[in-house]
Amino acid sequence: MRGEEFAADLATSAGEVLLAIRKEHLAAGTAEGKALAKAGDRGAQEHIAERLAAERPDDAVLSEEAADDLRRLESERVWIIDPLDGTREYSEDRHDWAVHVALWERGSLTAGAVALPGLGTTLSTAGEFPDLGPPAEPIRLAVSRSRASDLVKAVAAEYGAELVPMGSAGYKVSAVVRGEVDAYVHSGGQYEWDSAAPVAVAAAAGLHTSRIDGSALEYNREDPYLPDLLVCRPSLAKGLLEIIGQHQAV
Ligand SMILES: Nc1ncnc2c1ncn2[C@@H]1O[C@H](COP(=O)(O)O)[C@@H](OP(=O)(O)O)[C@H]1O
Ligand SMILES: [Mg+2]
Repeated sequence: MRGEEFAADLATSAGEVLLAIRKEHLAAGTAEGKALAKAGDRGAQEHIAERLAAERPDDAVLSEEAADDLRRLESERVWIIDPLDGTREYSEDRHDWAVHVALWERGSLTAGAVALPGLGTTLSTAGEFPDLGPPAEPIRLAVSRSRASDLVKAVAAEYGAELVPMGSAGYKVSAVVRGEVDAYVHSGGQYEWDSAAPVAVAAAAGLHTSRIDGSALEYNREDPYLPDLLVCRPSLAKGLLEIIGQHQAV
């Protein structure tokens, strides 16, 4: 299997594992509190780690749910994984969560897949993407349900954008790819695994992807903290970056 096909297959199969775990917990009445979230994080991580070890044994891995093995910094191929993005939404029996599988090779993302099991689909860099037509008026801006930053709220107010709260970074980037919203602006904290696979897919779909100062997103750095992100229709990038810059300068 090529990298792109493998990424999509791996994300999809982890999504199936997660749906099965949730079904079991709901049927057994053990979905309350953090039990389901923990079981999901662990189950998806184990599934992905096992498949990577068996099918890509020579590659390094950076995963939210595993200890960081810094040999990845010397590796030419690194899988950047978030086994369950939107853990909170998953455990609340919502649909806005995702599985992220990205492949980084010698400095750039070369494959990526975002499984959206709540929608029964997986987006991948190998996929075909819909023609989105013009952005909505006012534009629709995806934001975190639980922790939208003051910067993002201020930018939305100034731009006159409609805020659309949803969980999971991967689900939000996918919402831009799918045309459910026009942009996703995030600031205040995130890690490489939250954005690598979604950004690979968004770039393959022809969307703008960058840090909120307009600089390039870089992956497989020693410190995987990557706190901000802009994914949007290309026609919106200049205006959004300008307004973000004005608010950051204050
Ligand atoms: N301020 C912050 N600091 C660290 N991580 C953040 C963050 N805001 C969002 N994230 C991460 O980004 C993902 C999407 O968050 P949100 O739904 O709030 O937009 C979540 O991933 P996980 O669910 O994998 O932990 C969350 O942990
Ligand atoms: Mg995450």
